[in-house]
Amino acid sequence: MAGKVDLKVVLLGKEYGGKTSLVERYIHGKFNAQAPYQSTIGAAFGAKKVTVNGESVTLGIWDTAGSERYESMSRIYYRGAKSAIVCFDLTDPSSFERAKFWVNELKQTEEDCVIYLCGTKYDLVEDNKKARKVDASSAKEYADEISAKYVETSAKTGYNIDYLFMMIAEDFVNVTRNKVQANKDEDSSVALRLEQPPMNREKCKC
Ligand SMILES: Nc1nc2c(ncn2[C@@H]2O[C@H](COP(=O)(O)OP(=O)(O)OP(=O)(O)O)[C@@H](O)[C@H]2O)c(=O)[nH]1
Repeated sequence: MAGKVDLKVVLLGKEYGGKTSLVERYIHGKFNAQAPYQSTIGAAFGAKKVTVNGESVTLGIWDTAGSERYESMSRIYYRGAKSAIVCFDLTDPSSFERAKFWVNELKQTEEDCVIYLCGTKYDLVEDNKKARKVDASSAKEYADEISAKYVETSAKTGYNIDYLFMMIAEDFVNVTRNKVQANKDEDSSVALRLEQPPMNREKCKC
């Protein structure tokens, strides 16, 4: 496992929503349809190193438990997260409502956390329009409302999984770079101000 974590990413969403499978697919490239569903207890941690424009970024990924029994624990895990993947199951409308609950929480407590809204289990709705219980357009509209990016993924096929985490890493690098640039600009403007000769300096009368 990579040593230092640059970017803390947290996954939130209703139980059975596909969070663990999404992380498992991303980190280990696996999906086991035969394995019986096991609800996450507390949270699980995984890390992965990616390269963005030649820069190495280690993602520290916290997969929280969706069960409401662990709700207060999930709050501990999203603290300080720079990015959050708020998941809902495209075949379960109640999971979309639960996603909104987490978005509201994040907006209130983690102002700087960048939110990604993620519709999971895309493979189940791809060839079966009836199975889809949340329209892509409504999800996208909601994402726009909360200034989040929207993506649909499948842990089963791997659809959009790497894309999602790569986008998160790239956004993080770009934001960090912009902040560094803004600080540099601020520093040089201070230096400029200091170098300016004092105005209205009286001429020597000697
Ligand atoms: N077909 C399909 N099934 C999926 C997909 N992702 C998850 N599942 C199934 O959905 C069930 C729940 O998935 P999990 O990944 O355990 O869900 P979770 O959100 O981590 O659940 P909690 O730990 O209770 O919060 C499991 O039976 C998975 O096999 C997917 O992309 N496609």
